[in-house]
This record gives sequence, C-alpha cells and structure tokens, in this order.
Amino acid sequence: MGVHSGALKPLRAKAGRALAGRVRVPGDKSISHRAFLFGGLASGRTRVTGLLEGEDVLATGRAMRAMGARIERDGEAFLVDGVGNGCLLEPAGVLDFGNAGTGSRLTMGLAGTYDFTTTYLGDASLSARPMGRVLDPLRLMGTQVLARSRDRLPLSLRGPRVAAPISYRVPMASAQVKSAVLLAALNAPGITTVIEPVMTRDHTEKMLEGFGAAIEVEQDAHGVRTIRLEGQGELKGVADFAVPGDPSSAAFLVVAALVTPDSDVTIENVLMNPTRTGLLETLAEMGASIEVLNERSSGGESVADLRVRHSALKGVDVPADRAPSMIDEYPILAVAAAFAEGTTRMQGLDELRVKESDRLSAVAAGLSANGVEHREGEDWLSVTGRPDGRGIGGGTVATHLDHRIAMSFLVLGLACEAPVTVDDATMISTSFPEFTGLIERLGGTLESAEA
Ligand SMILES: O=C(O)C1=C[C@@H](OP(=O)(O)O)[C@@H](O)[C@H](O)C1
Ligand SMILES: C=C(OP(=O)(O)O)C(=O)O
Repeated sequence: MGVHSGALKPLRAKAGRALAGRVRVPGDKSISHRAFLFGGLASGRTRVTGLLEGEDVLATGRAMRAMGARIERDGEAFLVDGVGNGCLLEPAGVLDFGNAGTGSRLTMGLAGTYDFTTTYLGDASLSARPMGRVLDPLRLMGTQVLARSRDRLPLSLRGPRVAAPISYRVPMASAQVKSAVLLAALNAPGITTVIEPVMTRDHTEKMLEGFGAAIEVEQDAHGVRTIRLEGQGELKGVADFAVPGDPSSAAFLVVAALVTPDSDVTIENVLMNPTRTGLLETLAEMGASIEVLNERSSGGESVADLRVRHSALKGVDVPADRAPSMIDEYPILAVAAAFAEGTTRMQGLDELRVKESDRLSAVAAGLSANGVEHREGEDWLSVTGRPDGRGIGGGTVATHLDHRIAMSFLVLGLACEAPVTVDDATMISTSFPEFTGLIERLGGTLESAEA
C-alpha cells in the first residue's frame, strides 16, 4: 500500500522570520535505492549508513526482501545480506512500489530477465507513468511483458531461460532507463553495451564498479558515453557504504534561504556529484550567495556543506543541455525565479511531463494560483519574478501526488505576501520525510490547513 491510503493533509506556509541555523538533509534517494538493490544482490554483507528512510526507498527494500535479501536495522545503519548475483528468488507476492519511478523501473531491470515471474504495482501517479522505456530493452533481452493497459502498471514480467546481451542506445536522457538495462545485463551472459548520448546521473556505474562488477565507461569527444558490462560475474557486498546527503532535497532549503529576507542557513553533507549540481550552477548565475565549504570525499563521491544567505536574484536563461543535471529541481527553480528581478527561461523540459505529475503543467498551475507571471510551452517555462514577493501568494496548489510540487510551493509561501496552501503534504514522505520538521527548525512557519 502506498502512502496515499489515508486522507489528504493540506498544509499552509506563510512568511515570518528569517531562516537560520545548520541542518543535515537525509540521504540521497537515488543512491539509497541502489544501496538496497546492489546490497541485496551482491554476495556477503553491505552495511549502509545515511540511508534515506523515505517511502520510495523502503518499497525497494521490501522488494529486495521478497526476492531473498535480508535487510535489518542495526542502530543508525542497515545491514543488507545479499543473495549473490544470479540468485534472486521468485517473490511470493506482488511488488508494490507506491509512488516510486526509480524503485519500480530499476527493479524491473534487475529481476525482469530472471526465469520467473514478477508483478509490479504502484499508486495512481506511478500507474500513469510510461514504462515502455524500460520494457522495450527488456523485450530485446527476451522478457515477456503482461500488462492490462499497454506499458503501464500494474504489469508482470517473465524472463527467458537465458537472457540475451544487447547493445542499447538510450532514446531519452534517463538514468532510470540506463540503470534498468545495466541491471538486466548483470543476469545476461557476455557483454551488454549501453550508449548514452547525453550524460545523466552516474550512480549506477560508480556503484556497480564499487560492488565489483566488470564495467567499463568510455566518453567520446561529443560527450557520448559507451558503457560495457560483462554479465553473470560476481558482485561483492561493500563493508561500509555511506550514502551522502540528497542535493535534490537540499534544493528546497537552499531556495527557502535565498528567498526569505535575512536568512543564513548551512546545509551539511550535500552530494556534489557534477551530474546533480545543475541547480547550484543556475542559482549562482542568478546571483545567489551560496558558499561551498569543507568539500571532501565520502564513499567515492564528493560532498560539501552549503552556506546560503538571502540574496537578490536576477532572471537567467537556463540552457536545455543543463536539464539532466537538475531534472528534479525545476519546480523549486521556478519558485526561486518567482522572486527574481526579470524573467527566467527554462528549456529542454520535455521529461518533466512524465514525472510523478506532469510537472510542467503542475508548476504552471501553481504559479497561476498564486499570481506569479509565467508562460508555459510544450517543453519550456518562463517565469517573471517579484523580488520582494509583494502581490503574490494566496493560492491553493494541486499537488497531484507529487512530493516536489508540494515542497516547492510551500517554499513559495515562506516568502511571498500572502500564505500558500498545498492540497496535500502526505507525499512529501516519499523522498523527504524530515522536510516540515527542518523548515520549522530553521524558523519557517507551516500550519495545517485542514478544514
Ligand atoms: O536514476 C534515478 O535515480 C533517477 C533518475 C531521474 O529520472 P529519469 O531517469 O526518468 O530522468 C530522476 O528524475 C529520478 O528522481 C531519479
Ligand atoms: C522523479 C522522481 O522520482 P521517481 O522517478 O523515482 O518517482 C523525483 O523524485 O523527483
């Protein structure tokens, strides 16, 4: 059952004090999913610290347990005892991924080439999202797909006796598709090749290498990456795996501090992998005061503390080729743009239409509800700001089961003239259960808006 089995919980944010203090965001969602997937597949034990205990990640943990992994809590850590590559067990029941695109798509890759049946279920949001993007390469590897409605959940997969290694060019910028093919390749004999024309987050490649897979990555002069993975090799648990803080969660606190007058906030231990820092780059161009402090290496990734102070922002053009490195950050960038002098133009946003909601139209509707000047195109958005937040706010935003829409518009409400209400805040726990507590600890005002 997803988080959305209960009643809606409307929440309201209003302007008040400056935000101040030091906080730590929870673990990165992408890396946490992969820690359960790779730890649960590898032979031996992986001890995971800093894991995000969001609903999405917990669903991946349950799926791995259903396929034979042992996952136990040990104080602050999780101990994951894996089955060994090639040795997943057929799950007895359906695998319910709730709201999680990453969990469901990567697990389809991981288990879809096994000679057994797996059945995938999701909430209303996930059941509306396209799955053909992972089912197409799986079909090429020999997997049969059974779905009531074409390439949507709920669906079942049945793998072949022996999966075929393939060469696959990822047709859209998607780390989930790249990862699903690489995970499927672990169970195929020989070498599978994935060609990635535009680089997306590289956590799967890095972690596969860390867990001992035979993987090679080459990049040509145009940035096209060729990833080769030899299947059916051994994967070994990682004694200590530390998950860095999630930059996509930090983004809400960064923008909250930038737009709330007199704020001064430090966010500790944020992942600085360059495939994830597009928002920071854009905000710097807008004139944001963000100091990157104490940059260090943790578990093969670079992390840093971010000191963010209230700043006068100006509108900028955000190029389409930056989209992969900030794909989940456009809703909160639109909020930063609502406080910037001039117009911010964002391009290359086609993938936003197939997230937890159609994020382009959900953001545009939320801006409309709060009187923020903007224009929406097929794959672009422009937002014209009001630097002091005067004359904006006062609306109620439809979140469409989308955590990032809920958090973004609550941040809007922290700094505009009239309070902003979101129709439901329960989905926030899919990726950032600590969000409301951290905003309040920093001095922000959130209140229940239940009738
Ligand atoms: O691989 C991942 O962990 C993710 C990839 C991205 O999705 P796409 O691959 O659909 O772009 C991103 O939006 C999602 O939040 C996490
Ligand atoms: C798109 C997202 O996640 P997923 O695809 O895993 O549901 C997100 O967290 O913004």
